[in-house]
Amino acid sequence: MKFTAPLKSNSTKIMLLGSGELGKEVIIEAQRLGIETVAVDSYNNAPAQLVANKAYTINMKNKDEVLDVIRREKPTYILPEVEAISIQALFDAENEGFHVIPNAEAVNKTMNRKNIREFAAERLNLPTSDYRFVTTFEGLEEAAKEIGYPCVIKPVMSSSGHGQSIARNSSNLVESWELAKEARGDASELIVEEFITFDYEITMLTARNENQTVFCEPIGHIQKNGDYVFSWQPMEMSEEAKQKAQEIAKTVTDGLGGRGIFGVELFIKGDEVYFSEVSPRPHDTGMVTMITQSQSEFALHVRAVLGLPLDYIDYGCGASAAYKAQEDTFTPTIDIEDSAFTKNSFVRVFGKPQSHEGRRMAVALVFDKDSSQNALDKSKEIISKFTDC
Ligand SMILES: Nc1ncnc2c1ncn2[C@@H]1O[C@H](COP(=O)(O)OP(=O)(O)OP(=O)(O)O)[C@@H](O)[C@H]1O
Ligand SMILES: NCC(=O)N[C@@H]1O[C@H](COP(=O)([O-])[O-])[C@@H](O)[C@H]1O
Ligand SMILES: [Mg+2]
Repeated sequence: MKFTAPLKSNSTKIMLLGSGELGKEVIIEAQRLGIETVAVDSYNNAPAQLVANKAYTINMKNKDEVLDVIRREKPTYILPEVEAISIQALFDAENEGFHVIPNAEAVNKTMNRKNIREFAAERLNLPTSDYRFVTTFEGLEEAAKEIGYPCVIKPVMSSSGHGQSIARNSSNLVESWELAKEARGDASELIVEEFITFDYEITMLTARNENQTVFCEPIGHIQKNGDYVFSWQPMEMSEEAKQKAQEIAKTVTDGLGGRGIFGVELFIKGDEVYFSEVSPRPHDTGMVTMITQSQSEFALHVRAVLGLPLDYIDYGCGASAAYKAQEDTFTPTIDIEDSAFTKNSFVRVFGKPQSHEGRRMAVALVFDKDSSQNALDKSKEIISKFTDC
């Protein structure tokens, strides 16, 4: 196959639906190939909008607004970047001949925990935690009793831990029920999951197109309140666990189909591997690949979308540490010591126009040829010196 640089043919256009920090890097990678880019989100000056050729701010959950912008721009590829998008708009766009990445049904399955859990556990027979779905408080009480404590309670549509909680006994359920309403997407139904006492958890980044599936080295990560704070690559795992992790990732990404990179989230206990969930797009924990791989997860995503070869090299070990804002402000700025910038480390500041406490604003990335642990320690040290100003 031949790749015609789009600036010559002026024919390839990528539209992002969701324009956060992950989308920003996707746009930069697309721009590097001369591809025209359009960034859509629900607020102005979202990170990817700052670097795209064009930006639109719309209500992303409104089917007509999403379809309007698609019909007006006629993108070659539509790349969903967040969960909270009108899924009907994606199905309609696909029916009109637009190419949704990886495909509208895969987005539909993965944006909703009920769809993806039933697909993975009941259709693909992948090992998962035990689970129930509930729509009422009485249902929650019943399900928690059946699953046992502690259990994890999450809205069926949400991300970055919004609306998620762990109930340690029945007296926590009222609080969990109230907290679930803080979901980004849809809290009309909740999943109650068995709490897996895993040894560690990983993201298995899996890039695929019609010709090839490629796995990145496993990424270990730490989450706080359901949101990622540190990640490192590679995560040391037994050969058996790694093999199982790749098999699960292959099964679920083949099952979803289409082109692009997927972040397959897995819990590991001994040599047992449990499927947790999957993002049909770059993963926040995968930001570490900006420093560990010749082609980051964002570059691989763009390559996969374009049907280009997915080969890359690993440079060595690395780690990422997320910086979260400490206060709410419309003029966020961060003080970063110049010691953060070394031959083995750098920082990405997302440029979000507004901060609120706990919002991810920047990431520190560290390379260490031989040790993920050293890279992790260094990345923690770097962000410990960041301050809001
Ligand atoms: N059943 C479980 N047992 C133990 N820990 C869990 C369970 N479910 C979730 N967690 C913990 O909470 C984290 C976030 O959960 P999950 O990935 O389902 O939420 P999310 O809102 O989709 O997050 P993100 O959008 O960042 O991927 C997991 O990475 C894991 O650390
Ligand atoms: N875990 C999913 C994830 O990391 N998504 C990333 O965060 C952005 C939203 O950030 P915000 O909440 O600060 O607007 C999304 O647009 C995406 O880039
Ligand atoms: Mg997750």
